[in-house]
Amino acid sequence: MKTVELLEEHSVLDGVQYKYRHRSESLNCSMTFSLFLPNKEKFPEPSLLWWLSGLTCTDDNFTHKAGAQRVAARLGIAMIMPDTSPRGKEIADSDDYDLGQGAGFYLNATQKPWSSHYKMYDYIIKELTSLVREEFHLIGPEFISGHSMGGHGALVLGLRNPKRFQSITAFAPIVNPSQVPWGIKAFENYLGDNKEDWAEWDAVELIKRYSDKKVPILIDQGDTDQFYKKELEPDKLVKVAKEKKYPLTVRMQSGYDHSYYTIATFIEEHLEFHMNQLKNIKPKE
Ligand SMILES: N[C@@H](CCC(=O)N[C@@H](CSC=O)C(=O)NCC(=O)O)C(=O)O
Repeated sequence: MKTVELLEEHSVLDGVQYKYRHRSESLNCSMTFSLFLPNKEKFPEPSLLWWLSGLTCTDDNFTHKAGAQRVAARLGIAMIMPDTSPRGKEIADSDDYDLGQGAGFYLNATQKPWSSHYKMYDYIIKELTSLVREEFHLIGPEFISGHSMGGHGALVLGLRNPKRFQSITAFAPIVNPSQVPWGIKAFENYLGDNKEDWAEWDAVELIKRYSDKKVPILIDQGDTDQFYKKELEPDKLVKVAKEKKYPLTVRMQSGYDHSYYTIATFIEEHLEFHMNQLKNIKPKE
């Protein structure tokens, strides 16, 4: 039995862009997600990119604005774009753009009123993963990328699941949410006061205590990004990565801001970076 409802289907380049709705058990609400599939005959077992968007976004922002389908169609990459939080009138929210709906921070909330729905980590890592494997037979190598709050999500989900994701890339990620206004506000609300709990969802802290397989990371950060100094500061990640000899490349991009224009400019290089990692995978004996 199909567990997803098709909302949109568009031929684009050499593939198809879909939008679906389904009932999420982990979030306890109805959710939408978008999925791009490259040409099935040319790429019967495509790789899969997980794209995590930022504050205020839905699954549509990247789908409509990044222009990634052209590259994904060429390289044979399927792309899944989840929404950024649970949604609905009955679900806890705030009037602020950086808390509540549209601002799920890719974690599992433990504090009321958020804890009954805000389980974005479980939703993506368990529920949506099973769904794309079972409904769409997407069982190829996986990569993870994201922007801003979604860049934080890509780093945290990738670092917590290094056997699953071959590589991680991010645009202007929040690398140290425990120390910046967006992250402190989210973590106080979703996780409570215990800073040890915060560290589990913070890329700088995860790399400080890292002892697992080192999955390569690429970050692009625009130097005219309005959030660069106050919320992002990738140098903090560079420092801990050096100490731990973690393979991290941060590229400062002169004249680029926080918008999807920056993502559209460099997304091709991110997808190529991911595909290049597959060359390093040893075939099974
Ligand atoms: N106050 C602004 C902030 C919203 C914003 O800039 N959102 C970014 C992500 S920021 C970090 O997660 C975004 O991707 N916006 C959507 C887009 O399509 O550009 C506001 O409310 O606009």
